[in-house]
Amino acid sequence: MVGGDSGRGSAPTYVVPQSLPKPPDIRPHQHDPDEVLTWIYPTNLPVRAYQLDIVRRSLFQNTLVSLPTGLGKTFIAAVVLSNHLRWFPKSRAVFMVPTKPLVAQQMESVWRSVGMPVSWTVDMTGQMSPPQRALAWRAKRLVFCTPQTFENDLKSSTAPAESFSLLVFDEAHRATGNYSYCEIIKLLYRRNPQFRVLALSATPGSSQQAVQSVITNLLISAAEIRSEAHPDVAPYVQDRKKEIIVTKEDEIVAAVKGLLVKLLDPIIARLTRNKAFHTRSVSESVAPAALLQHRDKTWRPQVKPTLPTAQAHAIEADFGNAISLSHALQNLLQFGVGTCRADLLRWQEETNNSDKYVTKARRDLVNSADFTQLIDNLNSLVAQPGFMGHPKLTKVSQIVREHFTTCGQDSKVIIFSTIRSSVDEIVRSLEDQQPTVRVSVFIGQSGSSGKRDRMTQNEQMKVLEKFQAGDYNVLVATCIGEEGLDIGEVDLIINYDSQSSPIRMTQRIGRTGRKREGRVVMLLQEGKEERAYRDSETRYRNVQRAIENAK
Ligand SMILES: Nc1ncnc2c1ncn2[C@@H]1O[C@H](COP(=O)(O)OP(=O)(O)OP(=O)(O)O)[C@@H](O)[C@H]1O
Repeated sequence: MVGGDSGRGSAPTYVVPQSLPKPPDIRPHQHDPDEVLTWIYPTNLPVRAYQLDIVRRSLFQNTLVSLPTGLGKTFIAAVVLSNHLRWFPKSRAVFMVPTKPLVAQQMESVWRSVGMPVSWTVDMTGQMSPPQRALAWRAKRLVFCTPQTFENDLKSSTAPAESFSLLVFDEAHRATGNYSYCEIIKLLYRRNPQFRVLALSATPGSSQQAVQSVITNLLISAAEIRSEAHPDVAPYVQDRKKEIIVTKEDEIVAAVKGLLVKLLDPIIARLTRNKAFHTRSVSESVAPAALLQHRDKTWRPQVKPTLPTAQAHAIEADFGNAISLSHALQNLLQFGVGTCRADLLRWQEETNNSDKYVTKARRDLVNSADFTQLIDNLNSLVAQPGFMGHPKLTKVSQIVREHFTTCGQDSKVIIFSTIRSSVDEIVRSLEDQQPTVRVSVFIGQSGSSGKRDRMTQNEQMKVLEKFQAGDYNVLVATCIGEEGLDIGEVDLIINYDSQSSPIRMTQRIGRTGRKREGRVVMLLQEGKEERAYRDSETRYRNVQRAIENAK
């Protein structure tokens, strides 16, 4: 519950702050006097009591709906949308989805769920020009788009602000800070405070404060939060078998690490000598984040201004080199030799062939004998036939082989990795299993080094269609595939890396166990990654319990 219902036991209370506008009253939108007498609940899918209850509430209150992944939040939205558009025949609704490739999926899901007239709806993420969008906003009653599109069109008055009576925010946990979801509420409230809000998320926040921000930012007045254990939803939760595999550093990774540490050691030693950084651990354990934070929060504001210019420049250059090297080292340990090599080659390319300003210290390092030897070694390693470059890659290959042998080629697998170059390495590790394994990458629209590094929206949609149709049976995805993909036959998720954000891990895992039971394999590198994962799991479990019990 949300609002004034305070103080039973020690359960925390979410509040709708008095300083913010009250949840809007939508009655000023012109209603159809006959239609408003009833609301319709479709029976084309089996009626589930929790969906029915949540729909009833969401029709009349601004509601945050949090159900585990795959339990039909989109269906709830579809029912609320169809009733709402019947009741208010002159008004419009917007269904916002953060990732472009999912916009079309959600539109089709709404069509399927409630038989909404196709002519009422439009998917606004294609390459529509502003004049085409202006026409579509006026001609259609329900627009599916990314929040950025809606925000821009509200700002330019391309979207008719006064006509919106219902906003659906998918993956509503994003409604924090100055994310578009928050801006949209502010923009719209100024011009048309009469709208209903429906916010959907399987992971409303990783802390109570985060959930409270979503509630506050989206003007929520009712929260429907049910975890997998909740008696209403438990019967519908598919089993997900979760396995954790911890990999140990192998000889090749250890050898490359040695060469990187040889470059990093003298720089860390110089930073320490110059009193710019202290560490009690060996340089291989220094995290890039620790260096970055110390440089930006302590050294730059407090120490740098007191130093002669030349010395300050030299220390800046050392920080820059140390951060890059420790980053490459971290990627080596967590992702493998190929990813580390990609980092170093990019760095070499930027230093020698780009117009960007490069310090002398960076140039000296990249042209040093040790650096050149490292690159030569990496090049000859990756040229070896069947080279893997990390025990995790060997595991992925083995798990995928066993999976298709046991489950058959119609089964589907998604492998997640945060880093773009690691996605390529994973694809490479599966090459020898063609044609049983038909693999595609699934990555976002922005990339750091040219076209090969990104996919257009059309390419993303085609990959999803082919995966759905079975032309591909393995997707190797970056974060773009983490939220919302609804493909029933995904039987196995492999998390190649562990993300410190438990929300992202929950979303990744939620891509399986949707229509039937699923399996999740977590690959963790012994040491830092394993520790970080176990800590964040425990914290998240406790917080989720508190969130669900909150009143
Ligand atoms: N009452 C129901 N009976 C049977 N199947 C249902 C029911 N409601 C929804 N489904 C199906 O369950 C699947 C998952 O639904 P949906 O995509 O809405 O889940 P979700 O809660 O939005 O998941 P996510 O959090 O991962 O986005 C869909 O294929 C949908 O058709």
